[in-house]
Amino acid sequence: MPKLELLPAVDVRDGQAVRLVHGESGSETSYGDPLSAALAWQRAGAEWLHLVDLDAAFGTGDNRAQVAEVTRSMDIKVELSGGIRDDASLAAALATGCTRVNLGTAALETPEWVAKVIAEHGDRIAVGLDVRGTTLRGRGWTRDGGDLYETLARLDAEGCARYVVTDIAKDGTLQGPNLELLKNVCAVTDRPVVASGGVSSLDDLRAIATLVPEGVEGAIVGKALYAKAFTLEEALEAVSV
Ligand SMILES: O=C(O)c1ccccc1NCC(=O)[C@H](O)[C@H](O)COP(=O)(O)O
Repeated sequence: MPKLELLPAVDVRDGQAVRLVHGESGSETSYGDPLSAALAWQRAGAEWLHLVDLDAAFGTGDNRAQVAEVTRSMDIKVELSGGIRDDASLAAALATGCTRVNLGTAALETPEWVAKVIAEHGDRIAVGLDVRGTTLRGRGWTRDGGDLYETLARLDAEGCARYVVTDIAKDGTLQGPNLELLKNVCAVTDRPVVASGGVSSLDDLRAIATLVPEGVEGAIVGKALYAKAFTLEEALEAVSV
């Protein structure tokens, strides 16, 4: 059985690495230079980086040049997220050399475009399913975007390769992941799922790792690493068996 992949997160707002609570604009704590943070995770043994342009996600500007520089500076795989909603933003994101992009709002608001780019780019496109209960949220998590399971069925039929599943109520709270949500999503799709939001401890990561046979491929870890709840080396060790 493959081991759980870990994706340390670097969320960029106004040029700084930050973490939000519940993804809410204005709730950020700053953790300094994004490139330094990303390089630190790489040095610690990360195989993936989850890199988010929060300003692009919220429509408060963007950090595209900086995010592209971070991506180009990495020797590891990068999953790029935040504000990728049209041909121009997708082309710019893919041109950074990232391994894949994560589409959020676009999957809810412009489904025809998402179906087209899934067909064109296959595995380089993941879709972020950001949920409260079973309702999806779009636009930097501020708008309702329909039913999780209906959208999942549609994206599956369109050939979506992978889902990044975030329980917004857990995100940035260090309250533990929503394992039920992950199980429920895995039960209705055969596509790999990346878990996001709420990881607080090594036990949380071990609990997510028990879902690998059900289809969970990876886990994004943000706040817990910045708050030094554990080190990335400890996290990689915890999921290595
Ligand atoms: O990923 C996005 O596009 C996004 C958009 C708007 C707000 C937040 C967004 N992502 C947040 C993340 O991906 C977090 O880094 C991740 O969920 C980690 O959460 P945690 O471990 O709870 O800090």
